[in-house]
Amino acid sequence: MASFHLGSQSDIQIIDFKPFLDGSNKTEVAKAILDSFKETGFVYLVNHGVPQNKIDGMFEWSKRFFAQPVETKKLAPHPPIGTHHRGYSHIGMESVSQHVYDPNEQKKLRAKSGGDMKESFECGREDDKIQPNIWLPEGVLPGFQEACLDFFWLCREVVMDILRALEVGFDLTEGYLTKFHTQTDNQLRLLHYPSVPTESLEKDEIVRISAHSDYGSITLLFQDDIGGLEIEDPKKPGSFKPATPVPGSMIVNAGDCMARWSNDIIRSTVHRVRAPPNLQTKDGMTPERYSIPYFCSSNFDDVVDCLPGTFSDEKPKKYEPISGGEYFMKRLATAY
Ligand SMILES: O=C(O)CCC(=O)C(=O)O
Ligand SMILES: [Fe+2]
Repeated sequence: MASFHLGSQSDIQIIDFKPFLDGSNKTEVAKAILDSFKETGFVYLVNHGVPQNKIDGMFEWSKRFFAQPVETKKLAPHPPIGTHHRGYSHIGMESVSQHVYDPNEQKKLRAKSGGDMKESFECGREDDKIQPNIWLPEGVLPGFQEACLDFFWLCREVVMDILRALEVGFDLTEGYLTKFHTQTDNQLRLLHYPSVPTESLEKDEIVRISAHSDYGSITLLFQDDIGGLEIEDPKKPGSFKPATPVPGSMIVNAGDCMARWSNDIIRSTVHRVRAPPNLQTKDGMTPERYSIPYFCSSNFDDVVDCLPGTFSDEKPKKYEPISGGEYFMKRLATAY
């Protein structure tokens, strides 16, 4: 096994990103990341470039934010529509689904589950005119906004490095992918899943986040050590495998736009959060869980077509070119 290849977890490869970042072995690391994306749509990266103290700090801020009374959190209210995806969403407000666009069907799904058993806070770049940030009023939880923005831009560096790795993996010219991501139409999300009875999670009476694929280019995911994230087994559609937390790592997964541009060479794999496996508790409760996803999207205005090398006469393009914004907004609109 190559020294940067640290093992695997449910067929998701665990890769040391350092040899790519320091230039000592760019090609092989890039190919290994691409291979994991092709096989499972997911990869674990260690030495990814986000310092551990910054990750710990962001989780601390997230805990501090969600520990506020709900009236305080609602001072930064997520608008009632999904397409302005910023601010605080209370428990049950969002109901993530997979390609359900009919409003009646959406209503039925929501009535069944009561919405996702999670609360969240979303933010993006400060100068976004389409989805302006929604912060707590000044003086409430001072430092929170700065911490979110600091982490937002740190994650931005990492997604650009991963896009550079995919350029190498696909033998594209340098800058081919990053040039579609210059506007930073990205989103940082803080998630808190409260403690719930394990039996209700197992019976699907309570849903933490239901099965969905992500919409954009790539997602980074930082999770605590509780577990429960599951990904659909590409070899057995409909059955799921745990994406167990790996200490010191972050999870990276490809979104629908990346799958489209790669003509489905890369998978955008359906995932969900359920009861963690083998959890033993005396009180029958699944502990609360915190996670921090970072969604990277292509420039909302730029139209992206299938990447060179991913199509041929024998394997024609499966998708029309689409702008990141068009696809993203269509999916976002269904969640609220
Ligand atoms: O909380 C997690 O581990 C996953 C969250 C997720 O999939 C999402 O927000 O899109
Ligand atoms: Fe997701």
